[in-house]
Amino acid sequence: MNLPQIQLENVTVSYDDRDVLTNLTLALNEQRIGIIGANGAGKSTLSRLLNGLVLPTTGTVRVGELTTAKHAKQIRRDVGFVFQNPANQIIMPLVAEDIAFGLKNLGLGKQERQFRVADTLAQLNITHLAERESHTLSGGEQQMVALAAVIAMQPRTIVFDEPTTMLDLKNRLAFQREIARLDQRAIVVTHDLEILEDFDRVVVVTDGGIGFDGAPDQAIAHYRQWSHA
Ligand SMILES: Nc1ncnc2c1ncn2[C@@H]1O[C@H](COP(=O)(O)OP(=O)(O)OP(=O)(O)O)[C@@H](O)[C@H]1O
Repeated sequence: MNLPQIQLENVTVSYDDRDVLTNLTLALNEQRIGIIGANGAGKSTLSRLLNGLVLPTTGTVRVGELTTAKHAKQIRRDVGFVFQNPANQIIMPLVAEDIAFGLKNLGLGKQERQFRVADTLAQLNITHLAERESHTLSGGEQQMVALAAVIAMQPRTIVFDEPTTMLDLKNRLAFQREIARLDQRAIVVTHDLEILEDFDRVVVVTDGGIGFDGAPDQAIAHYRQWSHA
């Protein structure tokens, strides 16, 4: 799969005149990228910049040739986002309908929608949830369904904001396996450091900047040291 570069150029994000991210320049090319750091450091904000959910106060975010400031709608089709709270993402009463909903918005026909829904549920081992009412699902089941809804859309990059917080060990391992198997790029914001072991790169966000950027073991060691200081 040809993966577009995601490039942040001199990006600052301010809320109420307070800089949450300051002058970040970052090129994301790898297939498995982790983002870690302390509470409030700016990880979610960074992840939301990548598909235009948050726009830079100053600076530019590019996905391939497109910028989030000008082409957010187009970019969102190519950079999917799995929210920390899956309830925010699940819209339709039945699970299969919910996954099909985004596909309808992509303009896919009924047969292709049905095929993709069944295929994605099977891929994630959650076929048994297809006819369940979304609001009756457990937190972890919702997290898996939210993941399925994004995977079914086949974006080339998927951004995950703390995807394993509600998962039991079995689903956490299933999630980890799924990430390892994805052809897509996965960018994962997490406090669950173990899931990053086989990643290509881990970025440590510290006080609105990049504290460390490199191999997972080194990044995690840096973050542990920083946390003890
Ligand atoms: N919409 C907003 N308006 C005002 N302040 C915000 C907004 N979104 C985030 N912030 C603030 O920006 C800072 C960074 O928040 P962010 O959610 O990016 O941190 P985080 O690293 O993901 O934290 P956590 O690990 O706790 O989820 C925090 O101080 C937060 O309160």
